Amino acid sequence: MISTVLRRSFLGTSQRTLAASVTSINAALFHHLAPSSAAATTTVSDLANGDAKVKALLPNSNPFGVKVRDFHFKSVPSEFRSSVVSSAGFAAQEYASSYESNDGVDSEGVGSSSGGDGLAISELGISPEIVKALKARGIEKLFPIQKAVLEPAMQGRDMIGRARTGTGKTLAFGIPVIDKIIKFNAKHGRGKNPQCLVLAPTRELARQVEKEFRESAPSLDTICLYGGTPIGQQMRELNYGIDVAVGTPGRIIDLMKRGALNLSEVQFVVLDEADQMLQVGFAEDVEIILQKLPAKRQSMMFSATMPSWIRSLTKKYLNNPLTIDLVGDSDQKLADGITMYSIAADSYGRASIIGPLVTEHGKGGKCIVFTQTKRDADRLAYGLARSFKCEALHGDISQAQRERTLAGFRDGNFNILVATDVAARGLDVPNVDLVIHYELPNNTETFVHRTGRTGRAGKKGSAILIHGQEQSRAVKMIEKEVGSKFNELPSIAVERGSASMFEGVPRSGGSFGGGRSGGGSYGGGYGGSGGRSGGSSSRYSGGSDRSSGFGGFGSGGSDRSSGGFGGFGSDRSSQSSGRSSFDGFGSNDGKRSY
Ligand SMILES: Nc1ncnc2c1ncn2[C@@H]1O[C@H](COP(=O)(O)OP(=O)(O)OP(=O)(O)O)[C@@H](O)[C@H]1O
Repeated sequence: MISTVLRRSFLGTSQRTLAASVTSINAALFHHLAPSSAAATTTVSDLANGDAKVKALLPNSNPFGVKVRDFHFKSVPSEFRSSVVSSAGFAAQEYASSYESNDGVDSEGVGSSSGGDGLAISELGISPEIVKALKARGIEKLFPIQKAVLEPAMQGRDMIGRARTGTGKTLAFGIPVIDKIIKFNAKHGRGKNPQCLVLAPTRELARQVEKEFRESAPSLDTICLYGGTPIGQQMRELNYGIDVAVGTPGRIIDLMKRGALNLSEVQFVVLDEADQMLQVGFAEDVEIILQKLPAKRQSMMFSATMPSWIRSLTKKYLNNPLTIDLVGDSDQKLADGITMYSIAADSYGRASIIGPLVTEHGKGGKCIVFTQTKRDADRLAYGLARSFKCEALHGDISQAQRERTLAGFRDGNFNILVATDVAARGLDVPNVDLVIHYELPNNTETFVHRTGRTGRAGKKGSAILIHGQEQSRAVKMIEKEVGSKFNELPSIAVERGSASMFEGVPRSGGSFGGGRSGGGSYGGGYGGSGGRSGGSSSRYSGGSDRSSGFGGFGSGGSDRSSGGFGGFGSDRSSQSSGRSSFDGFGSNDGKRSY
């Protein structure tokens, strides 16, 4: 039995050091940012609730190698959150627009941690442990979204944060949260139950976010809670004591039901990829989880896309939220540095043009090809593997294999990943030079996220959209909605028999290459009236494009009805929103996946 040394740290109530830290953050922000921030910068001293004697609280090991940690008897009701500062919202909006106009998300400012005019992290009063850990990873200055978020997050504001893909949103919410937890622990000792909960839509993203927290704050205990892995180990780790839990909703609910995960001390909750987390089907699980959290908490939502329907919903989950939007309505929605190409190909030819496209545009680097269905991912990977080092990633693959595949891709063991939208959101794989949309995605948000796997952190990248001749309207619509033009590539001649590269691959449930819904061609793509609001602007309606093809959401081809490419579990397929084809979690994260 692990000896639980119940320790309550009475380190005194001095708030001086944290107050000093906050003051220095304020001073730095005040110095670097708009003068209008003055009102806010003078009002955060009541944040200082903890003692900032930051101690290294590394987990201990007993002689049996079992990780133990001392934790305090019961977390005191923390006053982590400062009272809301009425002027802070205004001030932060000012910051956001000043970044936008002055040093916005240009590749130089974002890509270079040493260049640009980002704030030096070491000057912000952030825990030395974090500064050191980030420095070791080459992160020394804040990116724009991180600058914009830092102060209001330190003030305890609920917020909605939007910035383009690959611009550092994870650390934007991560730095303030881990800084506060480190300082809280230094004052009160360590708790058993998590103080921070981050929800993510895919297992892969959850793992990545948890890693980012772990590597940025080595003294904190973090855990990733996701399905497809033994639950017992996660239960044991939770029992040892945890500071930050990151996970997917299905497994989190499972652990809650088993009494292994106690969320009563959560001070911070973050919905990463918030617009996906709040889609019909996901939102129910999210709500179950949020209901278990203390009412007094800080809630934050982040994504590169925030469709209009999300704004009304967030009122339900957030308290007087501050919106920090570094994208804006009229701007282009993709990260700078991404060049968009389009190319026409019919359903027979498109598999065979992938090779030439990779050779010409991939520059020998990494490439992700996105397919709509798991079956297409398998078939395409099988065919490409004859000429390239290539693997498939989707939700019918075992979790262990998914993790091996992603690790192999990151490590450069192979350079083409053929994936469903399980890989569309959040995944940060360095040096992906090329993204290929094997067919039109269902909506603009998906296009933005898929495309955003390249051109990250200021790097350059290319995205190629393969479309049918009859889909030109949909292509134009994407251009309009993302604010960038496609460069149309000359079509590549393909011999009729070239689809034979897929010989030997089972063809059950529909014809190869997209004729999954009985239409037989890639006509629609942008069709249907999906989305939470029953037809947001990002979905493309009707017209000949749509009627000639598979239509987008909910068209119910055999592949889709058996799982589609993504997330929502089969129990959700009956939903009227039309999102049934866009899967996500599955009711139990372990049962279904992308
Ligand atoms: N201040 C910084 N300096 C240098 N690199 C950074 C900085 N902040 C983040 N990064 C790196 O930038 C990359 C992209 O960050 P991150 O994955 O958080 O982007 P994101 O905005 O969440 O993207 P997405 O919208 O696709 O989820 C990561 O490799 C991260 O480590």
